[in-house]
Amino acid sequence: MPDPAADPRADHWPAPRATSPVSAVVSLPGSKSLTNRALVLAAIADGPSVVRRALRSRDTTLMAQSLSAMGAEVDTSGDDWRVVPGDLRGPAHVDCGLAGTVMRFVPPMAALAHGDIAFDGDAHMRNRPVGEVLRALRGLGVDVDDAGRGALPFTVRGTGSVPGGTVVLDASASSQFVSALLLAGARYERGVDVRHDGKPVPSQPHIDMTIAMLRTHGVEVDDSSPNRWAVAPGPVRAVDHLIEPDLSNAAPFLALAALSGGTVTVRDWPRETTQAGDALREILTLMGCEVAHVDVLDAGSGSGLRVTGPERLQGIDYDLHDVGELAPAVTALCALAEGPSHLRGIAHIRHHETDRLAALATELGGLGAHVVEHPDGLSLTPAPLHGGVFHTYADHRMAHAGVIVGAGVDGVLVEDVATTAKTFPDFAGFWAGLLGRTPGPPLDEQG
Ligand SMILES: O=C(O)C1=C[C@@H](OP(=O)(O)O)[C@@H](O)[C@H](O)C1
Ligand SMILES: C=C(OP(=O)(O)O)C(=O)O
Repeated sequence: MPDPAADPRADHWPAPRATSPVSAVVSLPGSKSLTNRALVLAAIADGPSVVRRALRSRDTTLMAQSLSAMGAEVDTSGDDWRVVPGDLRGPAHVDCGLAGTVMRFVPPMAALAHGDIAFDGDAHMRNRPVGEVLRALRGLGVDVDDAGRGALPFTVRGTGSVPGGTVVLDASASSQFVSALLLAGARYERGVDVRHDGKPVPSQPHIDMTIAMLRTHGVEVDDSSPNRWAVAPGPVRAVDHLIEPDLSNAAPFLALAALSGGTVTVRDWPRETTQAGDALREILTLMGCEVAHVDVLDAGSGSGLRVTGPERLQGIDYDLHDVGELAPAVTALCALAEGPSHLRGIAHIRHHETDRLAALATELGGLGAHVVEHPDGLSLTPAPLHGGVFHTYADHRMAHAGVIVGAGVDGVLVEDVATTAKTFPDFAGFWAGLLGRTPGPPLDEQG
C-alpha cells in the first residue's frame, strides 16, 4: 500500500518532521533567474548558444515556450538547452503563468518582433505590477495595447525595430522592471538609458546579475551613477552559460540544518556569484549557524557550502530589501528561533506570487506564532507552535516556509505543496527523501 501521507499531490501534505539532526549533502537544480536571463539573451543573440544545466521548472519552461512562440528555436530535450535565434515574429501568444521574469522580461524583446505578441497568465498574475514596463516601452517608441489596465492581459504590437533612448520609470515595485529593459536594450536603435525615480529599487543583486550577464555577451552597460543604467546599442554576442545551482532555493535545505542542529552541504555553491541567495551565508551566521565554503566534501569529491545548525537558534533583526525572495524561508526559521526577530525593507514582496507579508503573518500566526505585520516587514516573538494547515497561495516560497515549520513542529499540513514546481521539480519528493520518508529520489549522499 502506498503511504498517502507521502503523496505530494495530496491537497494537504503532512510535512515530514526532522526528529534528529539532519546530515546530508545535496545537489540542487539550477537558478531560475540565471536560466531565464540566459534564455532571453540567447534568443536575441547573433548566433546559436547553449544553456548548460538549465533549470527545468514551470517558470523556465514558460520562458522557453514564449521564445519558441516568437520564432526562436529552443531545444529543451536534454540538460543542456540549445537556442538558435530566429527572426522574431507574431502573431504569438505568451503564457506568463505566475513568472515575473516572463511577464517583465519578454515584452521588451517582443517589441523587436514583427507582429502582435499577446500576453496573459494565471489569475493572480493580472494583479502583479507591470504597468511601469509598458509605460516605459511606449516612451521608447513601442505600441502596447493594454486597454488602459497597466496589467495583464496586454498586446505588444511589434514592428521589427524599436527606436529606444532615454526613459524614466518608478522601479520601486520590482527590480525586474529595470532588468527587463536592460536585457533587450542593446538591440534598440539608440540603446536604452533607464532612470529610476521613486522609492529605492529592491533586489539590487538581480540588477547586478543582469548587468554581469549582458557584459558576458559583449554588451556595453554603464551603471556608474545611482539609479541610472545605460545600455549602448550593438550586437548581443552568443555565449554558452553554465547555470549555477539556485541559491535561493537552497534556503529550505540550509534551514533544515539550522533548525535540527544538523549539517547540510549544498554542492557547487559558487565562491563568487550575483545570486541573492548568497546572503544566506550572512543570515544563517547571524542566527547562530556555522557556515563555511568547503573545497572537498566530507563524503567525497566536489566543493560546496556547509551549514551546521546551533544548539539554540537565534532571532535576527535584518533588512531583506536586497534579497526579498528569501523572506518566506527566513521568516519560517525565525518563527522557530528562541529570540525575537524583525525583518525589514520588504514592502515590495506584497507584489510577489502573493502578498507574502500578509500570507506569512496569517499562516504562521495560525500555527501559534506571534507575528506582527508592518507595512514593510514582520516582527516575531517566540511562542510555542502547534500543527495545522499551512496555506500556500500558489506561492512556491510559501510552500518552502510551510515545510520548514513542519520540519520543526508536529502535525503541519502544507496545502498544495506541488506549487513548488514553479522553480523546483519534485521538491516534495526531494524533501521527503532527505527526511527519510519514502518515496523520494536518491540524494547524492545522506548521513
Ligand atoms: O530578476 C529576477 O530574476 C528576480 C528579481 C527579484 O524580483 P523583485 O525585484 O520583484 O523582488 C526576485 O525577487 C525574483 O525572485 C527574481
Ligand atoms: C518573486 C519571485 O518570483 P518572480 O520571478 O515570479 O517574481 C520569487 O521566485 O520569489
